[in-house]
Amino acid sequence: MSATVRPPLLLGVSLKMYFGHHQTLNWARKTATLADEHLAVTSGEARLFVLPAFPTLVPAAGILTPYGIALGAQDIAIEDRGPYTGEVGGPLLKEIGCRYAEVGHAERRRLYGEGDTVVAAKTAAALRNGLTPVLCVGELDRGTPQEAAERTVAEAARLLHGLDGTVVLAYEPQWAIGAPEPASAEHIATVCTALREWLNTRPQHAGSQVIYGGSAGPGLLTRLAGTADGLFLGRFAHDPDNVRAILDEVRAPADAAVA
Ligand SMILES: O=C(CO)COP(=O)(O)O
Repeated sequence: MSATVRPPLLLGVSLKMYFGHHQTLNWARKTATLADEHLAVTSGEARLFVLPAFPTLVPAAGILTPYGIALGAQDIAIEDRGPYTGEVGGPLLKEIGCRYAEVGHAERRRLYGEGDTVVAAKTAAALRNGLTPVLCVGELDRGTPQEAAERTVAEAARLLHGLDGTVVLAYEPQWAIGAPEPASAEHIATVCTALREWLNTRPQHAGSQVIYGGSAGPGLLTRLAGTADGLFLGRFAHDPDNVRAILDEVRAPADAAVA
């Protein structure tokens, strides 16, 4: 009789534009050591990915990938190469060892005017280049979990229309990003379950995962009780002790809940 095999929980970290060069590499070294030592990672129960700033990708890859931590970019150009000043294309990201490319983050929508057309084109660029898009979706304003689920599934369907391939759907309610607290476990569970059910109807996205981001930190994974496939961390991953605490929850969710 074979035991039920649970896919590894996916824990992503976007460093956004918080760290300098040396600070990024120091953080990467500490995170690599953690991955090397922690049973949640060495047992295969959790997988980590990190999205540092573009100039740090190559040295960070040298530090992180030997420990099984995957690397990704925080953005990707729509085009693959050519006269696009300041952009970084998928072929280069692939060449330097990226596995993921983040698209559609709320900050890029709000501050840089990226809309659905751009987000869908960047998602296509990632898939075309063999990169897994970390496609951020989520409602702008706080409402009921049911409203959020409906809106977010419709958003994912719109952005992935006509595209095939494995994706990471990062459910990030925009009102919960940069906040003191994440959305409630009930809210997250309702939306992530709806996204999962929608993905289950789309064989072209087999192997896709649904993770939650927006002020995620220690304790949340336990409260989510398996309703999301992982977390997408921002500020609360800056302290490696927090990453360790989250990995502890992967190992012993029940213990962590009563601690
Ligand atoms: O946007 C996020 C991850 O991409 C979340 O950031 P914070 O956890 O800092 O709110």
